[in-house]
Amino acid sequence: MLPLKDPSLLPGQCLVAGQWVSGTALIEVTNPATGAVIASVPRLGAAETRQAIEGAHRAWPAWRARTAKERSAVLAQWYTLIMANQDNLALIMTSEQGKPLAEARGEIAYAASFIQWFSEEAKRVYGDTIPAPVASQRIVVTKEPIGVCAAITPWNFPAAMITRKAGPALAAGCTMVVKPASQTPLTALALAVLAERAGVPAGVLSVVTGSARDVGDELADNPLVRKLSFTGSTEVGRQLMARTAATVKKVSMELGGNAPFIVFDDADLDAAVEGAIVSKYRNAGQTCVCANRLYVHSKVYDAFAAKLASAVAQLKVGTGVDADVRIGPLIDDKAVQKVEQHIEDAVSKGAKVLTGGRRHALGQSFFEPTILSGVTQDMLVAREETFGPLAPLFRFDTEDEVVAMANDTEFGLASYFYARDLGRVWRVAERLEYGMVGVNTGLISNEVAPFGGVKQSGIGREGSHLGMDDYLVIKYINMAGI
Ligand SMILES: NC(=O)C1=CN([C@@H]2O[C@H](COP(=O)(O)OP(=O)(O)OC[C@H]3O[C@@H](n4cnc5c(N)ncnc54)[C@H](OP(=O)(O)O)[C@@H]3O)[C@@H](O)[C@H]2O)C=CC1
Ligand SMILES: O=C(O)[C@H](O)CS(=O)(=O)O
Repeated sequence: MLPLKDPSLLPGQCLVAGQWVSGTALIEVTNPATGAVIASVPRLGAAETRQAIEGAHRAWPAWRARTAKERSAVLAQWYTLIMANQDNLALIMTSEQGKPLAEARGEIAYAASFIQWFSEEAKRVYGDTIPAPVASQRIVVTKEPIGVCAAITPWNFPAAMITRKAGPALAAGCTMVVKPASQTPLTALALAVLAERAGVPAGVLSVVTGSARDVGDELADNPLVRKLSFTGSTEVGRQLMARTAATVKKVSMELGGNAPFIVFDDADLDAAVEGAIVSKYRNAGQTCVCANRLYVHSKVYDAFAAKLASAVAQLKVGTGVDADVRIGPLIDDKAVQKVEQHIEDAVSKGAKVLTGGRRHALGQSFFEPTILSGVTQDMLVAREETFGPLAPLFRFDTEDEVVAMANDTEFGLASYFYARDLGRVWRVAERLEYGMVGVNTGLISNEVAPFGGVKQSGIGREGSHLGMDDYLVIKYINMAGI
């Protein structure tokens, strides 16, 4: 058992239609830093998922009938409780996901910020009045909650990926059933404990742990579910889009990325190195908006590579609860194998290891933060998302050349570049085919801006005032005979 101040944050049960339920079968949760089993959660299936969906359907009328101000107050209380339990929640997260405690604390605050933001947005769902073409008519347009929603979330941000969905859903007057990743269910269940304490009514929010197929298929198939929001790999996103088509569900897809990080010859190199460290090595590189390809102008390539290698050498690798650790373990050995595959492929085609390049002496799924030089577009690392602490450096000479290379991917989530010429900043920001562009920064994630991708990185936007739209439907009312 984890040394929590509040052990009740580890219920060991799922919240299904307002009831805490156990399971005969269990999913063991392991600490990726040690391999030790730290807890277990129910392995629920289609039947319990159906109960959660039906409970959400029953709870919807009363929840949508609450005033926006009342829903806002409940979310505000949930935010307060999440922040009051930040340390406990961070320890739970680091124990099941591996990220350094400082990053986990940061994610809890980031996750809470979505609840706070949407407690405010709840009160700003506005409609329209439209001048009618007929004198005896009046036209009104309202926005209404879409209904029962499903969320399927990944292991890399076990808190924020849930609140980025549950926040707008509940604010809009919807109800939600969440299926968290099987590797990181504890954070999700702790958030459910706090939601119940905050006054989220029975059935409005359920968290169901279990196999992706059993739980996920029911969420995708059940006609009572009107909206499905998914964050995870593009491959699974495709499957879910196809499967939800049968019941014409509204979908939001936050999928994979392949972010370019471009350093022009007029860049502030120290700032670019700082941005590369943040963008590449946050969460040990297991972030969909991580820099996946670093393009460096030939004139500054050697200087940037040397500065980056020096900074990377300072990054302490270790268990997330240890002081000053910057790089924790990867989520599992499969993740390590993908990093190794990308390195082996690149080196076999001529790339060189500047630093790192192999499993860390700590064992388990720890990996040395790595930089490759001499990387080219024909290497796997240019086309696939590494999802690990690997920074591949590519050379370029012209703006047109690097924009073409940066856009040469089916992904379009995040992109970054460092430059100071104003004309270049505008030209490149406009030409990059991505949902998000960081200019002279490696960290663009916050609750106020629309997060999301284009091309095969996804559909829809999370966060910002636009984040409510994915949980609303538009109704047009024509009142005649006036
Ligand atoms: N765009 C974005 O914001 C983000 C994108 N990602 C992307 O996700 C990937 C890494 O995360 P990862 O968790 O491995 O992604 P996965 O797509 O494997 O899993 C994500 C979630 O989907 C569930 N799932 C898996 N298969 C199915 C299925 N057939 N039907 C229903 N649910 C399913 C998983 O359940 P279970 O755990 O039980 O297998 C998990 O809860 C990377 O590609 C990363 O880029 C990740 C985070 C954010
Ligand atoms: O899961 C992810 O990669 C997150 O979307 C990254 S972020 O929102 O923390 O940038």
